[in-house]
Amino acid sequence: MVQPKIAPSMLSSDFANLASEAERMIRCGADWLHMDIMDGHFVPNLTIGAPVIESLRKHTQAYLDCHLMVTNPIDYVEPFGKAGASGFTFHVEVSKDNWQELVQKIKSKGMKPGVSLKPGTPVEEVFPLLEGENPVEMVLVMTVEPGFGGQKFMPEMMDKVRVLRKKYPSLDIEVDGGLGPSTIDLAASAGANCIVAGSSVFGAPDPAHVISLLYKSVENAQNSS
Ligand SMILES: O=C(CO)[C@@H](O)[C@H](O)COP(=O)(O)O
Repeated sequence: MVQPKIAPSMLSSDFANLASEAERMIRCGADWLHMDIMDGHFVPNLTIGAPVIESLRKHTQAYLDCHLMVTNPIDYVEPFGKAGASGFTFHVEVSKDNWQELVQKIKSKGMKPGVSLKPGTPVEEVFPLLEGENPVEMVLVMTVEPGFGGQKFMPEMMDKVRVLRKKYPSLDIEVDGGLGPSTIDLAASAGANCIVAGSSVFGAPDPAHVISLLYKSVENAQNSS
């Protein structure tokens, strides 16, 4: 059985108070903190880079689950490793030629390698990255177009999750975009175990309650499968 992980997306936090927002999420029961790294090129939004991860790392021991929405992920491995990132998830759409080198470099810097795919990318494109000597250790299935928080969950992406769960029973499968109490059961029953949630957690009067609902949904789905 794969461990459920709830990862609030810090994109929805108050960036001016990132350290205290991170601490608040951990106090509310978050397992990981999801960090959205956007370069203004791969996606039409610009967020944070390694210096912010380095600053945050001074204030928390939490697992920093970094999602690199960038055109040249290889350029970010060294700085993110140094900054204290825990997971480094890159996009398959920009890594077809160098994913082996990328995975090796991520691991050598002590980070967990993951691969992500946009809604329009067929799931088969990540299969090669899950085979062989140096596989990725997580697949992040985007359930919205990457770039912005607060978008509507795309239920049709659950086919990708089902295919991955069937083929790789012990793989960490993460979903990201539009997840909250009204959509979690679809993702959990499809087989996702790592759940990223931004606006549904940060916008709730009781974030701890939402985090526990998300966690329980994954647990229940696993117990009944
Ligand atoms: O990567 C992204 C957006 O590109 C996400 O991490 C969102 O930030 C999730 O936010 P919600 O859809 O949960 O509000």
